[in-house]
Amino acid sequence: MALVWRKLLSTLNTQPLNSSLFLYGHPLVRCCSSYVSQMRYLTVLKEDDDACSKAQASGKFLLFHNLAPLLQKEGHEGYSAPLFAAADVKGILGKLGQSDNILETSVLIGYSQDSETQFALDLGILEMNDLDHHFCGTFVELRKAFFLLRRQDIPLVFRSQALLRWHQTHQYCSQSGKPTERNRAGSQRICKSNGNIYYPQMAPVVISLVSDGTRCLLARQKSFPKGLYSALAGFCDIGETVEETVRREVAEEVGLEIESLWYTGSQHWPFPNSSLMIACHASVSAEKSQITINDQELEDARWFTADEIKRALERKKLPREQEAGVIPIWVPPRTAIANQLIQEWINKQSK
Ligand SMILES: NC(=O)C1=CN([C@@H]2O[C@H](COP(=O)(O)OP(=O)(O)OC[C@H]3O[C@@H](n4cnc5c(N)ncnc54)[C@H](OP(=O)(O)O)[C@@H]3O)[C@@H](O)[C@H]2O)C=CC1
Ligand SMILES: [Mg+2]
Repeated sequence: MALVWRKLLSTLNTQPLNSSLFLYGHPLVRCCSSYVSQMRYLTVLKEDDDACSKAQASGKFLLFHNLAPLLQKEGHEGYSAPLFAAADVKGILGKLGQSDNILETSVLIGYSQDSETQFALDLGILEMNDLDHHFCGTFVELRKAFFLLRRQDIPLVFRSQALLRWHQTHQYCSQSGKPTERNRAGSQRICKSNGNIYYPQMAPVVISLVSDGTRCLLARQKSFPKGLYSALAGFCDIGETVEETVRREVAEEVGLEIESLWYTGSQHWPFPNSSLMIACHASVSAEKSQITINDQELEDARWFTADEIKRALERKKLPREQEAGVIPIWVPPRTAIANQLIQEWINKQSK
């Protein structure tokens, strides 16, 4: 396989490459299914700075300002995170008296269905108000953007912000203390003094919805917005398996011993830093379902019936009761994997 890639890269270095389409049309990339071709194309861009540079010249850019994504209003659908053509970004940078070299600081984030190579660019060195005006949008802090954005735009925005932030916070080699240099795609950083290569990192976190057969357990931390309850979550300790983390976190946080668990899905989560949320259902026996809350970590934890959960899922925004002093229970939005777990549990109860 390494030989195949070397051949492909040497072809690239000897032939003019006017656009990323040339590379995408290469027999080694073209011969496969569309998904395989896309993945191979992205791999080449990560390994070859020149190829990536050329793809940047005709790519599409998701914009950030000090890690806040640019949002545009999209009628009734909420807000979108638009991608701008390289030529448009360069034109606006020119109007603002900024060199377009800044495009080189962008990071590779994907390849779209419309055959566009996608990059994320942080324009934090420029005045935000000027950018808002020229790009016809608003830079919004990520936590707020999460509640505003169309569901389909969230994964790319999360991934982009995580990669941009990783570069901002990993500029030095932890062994030599010297500055590291990034490759053009931004998929790694290298310390030239000792050859250490650093790759973007995520912390694995398990999130488990515990059930005793007829009820499910949700909890809240003091820092959560009023009335919000979620599934139990916790960072994996080094050396732990997912199963061990679920078992430990449930024991630590609510004093229960789980009997079984099964994996259901995962999600990249950028708060407070890049995490890989690994979602599981877990069960405890109804006879051993007495909760003892760890009040260092949780403010409350309770068992909820299916009817209570259905009402919480239906609650789109905080209703009037709150004004009357009653705080209604609500759960994370559909864009959070906690919601998927809760929805799956309800679907199972209904069967
Ligand atoms: N997407 C979703 O649906 C949901 C996502 N989440 C996310 O799950 C994550 C974990 O939940 P939480 O209950 O807070 O986790 P934990 O129960 O593990 O408690 C958090 C504490 O763990 C310690 N810790 C250990 N490793 C790390 C690490 N790599 N990064 C940060 N802290 C670490 C810190 O303690 P100390 O500061 O004392 O060192 C921190 O305060 C949160 O980031 C939260 O945003 C939670 C619910 C739903
Ligand atoms: Mg926790």
